[in-house]
Amino acid sequence: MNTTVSSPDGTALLAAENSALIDNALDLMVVLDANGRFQRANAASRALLGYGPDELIGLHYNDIVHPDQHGLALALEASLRKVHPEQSNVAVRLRRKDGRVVLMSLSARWSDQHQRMFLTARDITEQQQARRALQRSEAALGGMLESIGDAFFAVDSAWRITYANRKAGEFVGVNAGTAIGRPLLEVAPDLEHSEALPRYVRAMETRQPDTFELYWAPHALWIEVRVYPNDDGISVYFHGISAKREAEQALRKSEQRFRNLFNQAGDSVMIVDGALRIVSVNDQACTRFGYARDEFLGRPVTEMNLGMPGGHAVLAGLRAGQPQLLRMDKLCRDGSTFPAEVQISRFDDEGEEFFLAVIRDLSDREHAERQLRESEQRFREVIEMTPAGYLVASPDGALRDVNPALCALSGYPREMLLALRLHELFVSFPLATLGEGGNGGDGPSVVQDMEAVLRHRNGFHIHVLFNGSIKRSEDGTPLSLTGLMTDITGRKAAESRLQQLATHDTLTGLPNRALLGERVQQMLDACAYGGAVAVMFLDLDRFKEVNDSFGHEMGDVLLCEVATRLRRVIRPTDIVARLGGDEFVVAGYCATGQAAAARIADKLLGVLTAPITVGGHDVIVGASIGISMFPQDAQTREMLFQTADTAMYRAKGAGRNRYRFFEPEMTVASQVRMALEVSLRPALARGEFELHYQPRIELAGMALVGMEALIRWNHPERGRVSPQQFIAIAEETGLIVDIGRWVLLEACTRTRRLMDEFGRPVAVSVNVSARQLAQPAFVDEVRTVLARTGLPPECLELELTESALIEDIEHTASMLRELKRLGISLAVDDFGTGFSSLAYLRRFPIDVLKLDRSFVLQQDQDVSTFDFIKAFVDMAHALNMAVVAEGVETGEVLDLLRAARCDQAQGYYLARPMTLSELRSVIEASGAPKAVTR
Ligand SMILES: Nc1nc2c(ncn2[C@@H]2O[C@@H]3COP(=O)(O)O[C@H]4[C@@H](O)[C@H](n5cnc6c(=O)[nH]c(N)nc65)O[C@@H]4COP(=O)(O)O[C@H]3[C@H]2O)c(=O)[nH]1
Repeated sequence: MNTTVSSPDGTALLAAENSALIDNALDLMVVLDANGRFQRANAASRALLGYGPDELIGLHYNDIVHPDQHGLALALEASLRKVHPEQSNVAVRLRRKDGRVVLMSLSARWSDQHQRMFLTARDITEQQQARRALQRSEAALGGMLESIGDAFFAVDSAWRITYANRKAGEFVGVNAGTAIGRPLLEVAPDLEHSEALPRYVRAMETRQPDTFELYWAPHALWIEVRVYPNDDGISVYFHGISAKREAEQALRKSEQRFRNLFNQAGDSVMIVDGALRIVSVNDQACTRFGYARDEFLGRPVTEMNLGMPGGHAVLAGLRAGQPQLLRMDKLCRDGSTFPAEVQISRFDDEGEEFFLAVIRDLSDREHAERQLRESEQRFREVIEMTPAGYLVASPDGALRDVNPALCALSGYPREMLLALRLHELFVSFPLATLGEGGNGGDGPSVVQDMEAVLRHRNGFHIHVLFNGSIKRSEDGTPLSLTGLMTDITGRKAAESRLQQLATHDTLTGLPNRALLGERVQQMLDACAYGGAVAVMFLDLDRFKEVNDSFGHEMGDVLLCEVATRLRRVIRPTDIVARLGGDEFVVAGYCATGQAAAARIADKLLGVLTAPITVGGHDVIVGASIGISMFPQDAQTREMLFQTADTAMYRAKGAGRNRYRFFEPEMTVASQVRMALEVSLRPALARGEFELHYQPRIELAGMALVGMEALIRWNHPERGRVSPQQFIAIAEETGLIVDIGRWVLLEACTRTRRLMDEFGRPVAVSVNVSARQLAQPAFVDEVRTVLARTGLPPECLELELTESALIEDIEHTASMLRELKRLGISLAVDDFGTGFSSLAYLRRFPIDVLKLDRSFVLQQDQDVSTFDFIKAFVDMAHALNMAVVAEGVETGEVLDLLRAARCDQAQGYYLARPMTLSELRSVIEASGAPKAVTR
């Protein structure tokens, strides 16, 4: 700028200095006149505007103001002149002389006094450009920080947030914009207790960046945090890595699984690299080949003598993408070999080539296959040799395989059998087509002990026992039937025979007790809603006599004839059974109750009272029948039998050849009988028995000749029980043997004492039951008693019943002979009630016949009775036997007996049975009794 020195004094110097300063100034300095034209300019104008100071003089400011800013310039001028005479830092774009536009910051002052405008201007083009660039950069950075996936925040050294992007805000639940300037812990209080804070502090203090992973509990997620220190604080980036961690964990597990699989695989596994060096082997490979892992690793597989395939063809195939499956023998370290199946495949890993070989040891499989072959061979041999028929059939029943035994069993050659179907081979075969055995999965798979009937080629039937199995697919559809069968035709016949034997009486062929029970039960079941059934127990009255008289064979003939007759009488719906011995049972429906039953019973008795010819003799066997009716008498089968049995005994007791219906009182009687039986057992040991004696009188001289010992039972509760009530029970139970032994000893002992007391012989007669007589030692017992008591044998008479005599005639006869040899006397009791005839008695050494009371106990005089007794006595005498009449109750009878020359008598008319002391008085009064004589 040109300066004018106005005076040589200090003022001029100052002006010179100012002028120099102005010219040296870097800013543009100009003075404009009131019209806006340049009056002066400093040297900086050249650099800033391209105009020298002189060139500007006279120019209007709008000559250098950018045309776009002329308005601004005018407004500025106006404002300076009228409003604010001083204004600074107004940015205005100017056009340089060379046309370039520059931005200038103007400071202006209007001086009214001088009517001048003083301007300074500084080029701020670059500054403006730099600021713009900075703004752009900041905008770009902010955008970037917002758009990056990471959350980001920065704090200054005072831990105040200087920046936070949206993600960071969201992370702690605040608006990122509002967080700026606030303390970090105020915005994110959860940080205080997290592991992150100490690391931020350390990064701040050490100025060292840090990266770490952190579990952010408030959000339950893993984050990765990167911390960068900067000039004033730290910047923190973080982002969620839960998915990554999960993926890593999954990968780790998967790798672990793979490693486990690899190591625990049943097969040997080797991984070989492209140079055929072993890079990995599993445990099984080490174990199988006998090498340690280290010995494998790194060594070329071709060098190790393992028998591994390494040929070019194999490699070429693998490299062409074809996995190889090879069958070869492998070599182990110890020199042993094993057959193996080797599967090799190729794979790339990060550009490197590898081969994976899976070596399956086939030793076990081959061994198993060999065993299977051998087993199949053995099976075939067994099937060929087995005596059981063997077949395999397809689901449609077609035979697929058979063995020679089946050919033999069926009579067909193999080829013919293989052309048959099950339903053609078998008459009945439950599984003729397997579909019928259940097509679904619920059909049987095992056929056990199934009976079937096979049709022989010649037409006859063979029973077989079939055992087999049905092979099924997974959904249960039958695939085949395999089975073995054995011929059970013989067994079936035996079974049916056994069944017959088990249910029928062998002699008569009638149903036995078991089948009777079954059939009666069926009858009762059929009557569940009405109807009646009669059960009749039938006992032949004279079977025993026939049996004993004519022998067992004739007895059997009689029983068969009885069976035939009974069968003939009954209806087909009825049943007749034999229980054993001479006991039969008839059971039948009786719609009209007792009346119908009575008609049946009459018919039964009718056919049994008609003579039966046995061994050339006509025999009338007769029967006693007990009838029980369902439902009125008994509701169960057992009770029906029991009540019918009871009624039958009653019928027998009532005089035979009759029937009796059951009556409830009969049960009472049988219950009494049972009670007696129970108390009879201990009676002997308890000393409840005593003997009474009934005197026997000789009719010729009416003198006492002896007495009959009669047992009495003094029952502790029932008082005196009659022998008629308990002797039969004692016989049935066998107690009679012991009781009889006691009676014999007691009678002999007492009689011997009486003899000693009165000094004369006393005869005693003792009853002996059939059971006693059947004892082999009976004779010895009598001998011993006589010896022990000292009773003379001739003073003892044994009374035997007719039935006892005919039990076993041969044995009885020889025993009686032995008894006779002892010197004792033998009498037949109750003569006339049984079947025996005098002629028949001649076979036994009998001394006395005791005529039953039913013959002599007559109320009316009857000539024919006398004649009968007379004839009987005469005949007995002719056979050398004495006759003793029993049960003489009246003088008339006594007279009759005496007239008939009967030898002796006893009875209430003469004397009742009495105690020993009473007997003593009688003996004493009677004088010397004679010995019992014939
Ligand atoms: N109505 C009537 N009865 C008369 C008369 N005179 C005697 N009696 C009875 O007739 C039965 C005669 O004996 P039994 O025929 O041997 O018949 C005996 C005998 O078979 C048996 N018995 C008695 N004691 C024994 C014994 O010690 N052993 C054996 N095995 N049986 C005995 O018991 C049966 C009955 O004996 P008891 O009741 O003592 O009955 C006795 C006797 O008391 C009379 O005038 N009228």
